[in-house]
Amino acid sequence: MLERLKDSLINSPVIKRGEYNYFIHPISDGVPSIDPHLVEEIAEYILQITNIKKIDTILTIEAMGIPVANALSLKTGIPLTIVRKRPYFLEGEVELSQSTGYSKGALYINGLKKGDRVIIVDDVISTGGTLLALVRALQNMGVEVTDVISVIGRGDGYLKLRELGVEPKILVTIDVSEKGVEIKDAFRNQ
Ligand SMILES: O=P(O)(O)OC[C@H]1O[C@H](OP(=O)(O)OP(=O)(O)O)[C@H](O)[C@@H]1O
Ligand code: HPA
Repeated sequence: MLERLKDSLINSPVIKRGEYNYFIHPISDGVPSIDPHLVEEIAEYILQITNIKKIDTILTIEAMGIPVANALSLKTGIPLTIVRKRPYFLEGEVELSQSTGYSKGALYINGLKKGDRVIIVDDVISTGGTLLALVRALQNMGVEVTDVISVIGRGDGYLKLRELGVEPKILVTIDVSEKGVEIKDAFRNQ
């Protein structure tokens, strides 16, 4: 299962972003290029582990959640909503702060309202800062998050989401060091 994903992760280069060991991979960076068969493998797998019935939209975060979330949208006919990194100043726009292991910035939610049911799909969960802030903002808006799915997980930042009652589904867990990427395990939290 997920052989393409695991094989491709093992060969990922690692660079320093400050103190942070940052792996570079097609799914998390679009670099060097994204193999559609890899996206297909991931999207098929996600459809096996989540219930997409009665979902209003698939929610993802600019930029690198988009390829997998868009594949799911095309496969299911469920719309895609993208949390953006710039504001549109529309009525109802919700701003939140994003913090990762190497960056800080703002995210902007548009197009959602109280009572909407969403699944969140992102490429990586690491410190958990991004998804924690997003799920908290959505809960405050009255949006129901039925599943949180990350293709790749590193570290134990995913545990932070438990304080919001959320157990993220992570397809492949890795360790990243200066030496490279190591696969820890495939899919947890089913
Ligand atoms: O768990 P965390 O430590 O918060 O890290 C995870 C986030 O980091 C990346 O986003 P980034 O802001 O780098 O944007 P990108 O998708 O444009 O690469 C990734 O897409 C996640 O959203
Ligand atoms: O090491 C990383 N690589 C790519 N995307 C990421 N998002 C969080 N950490 C990483």
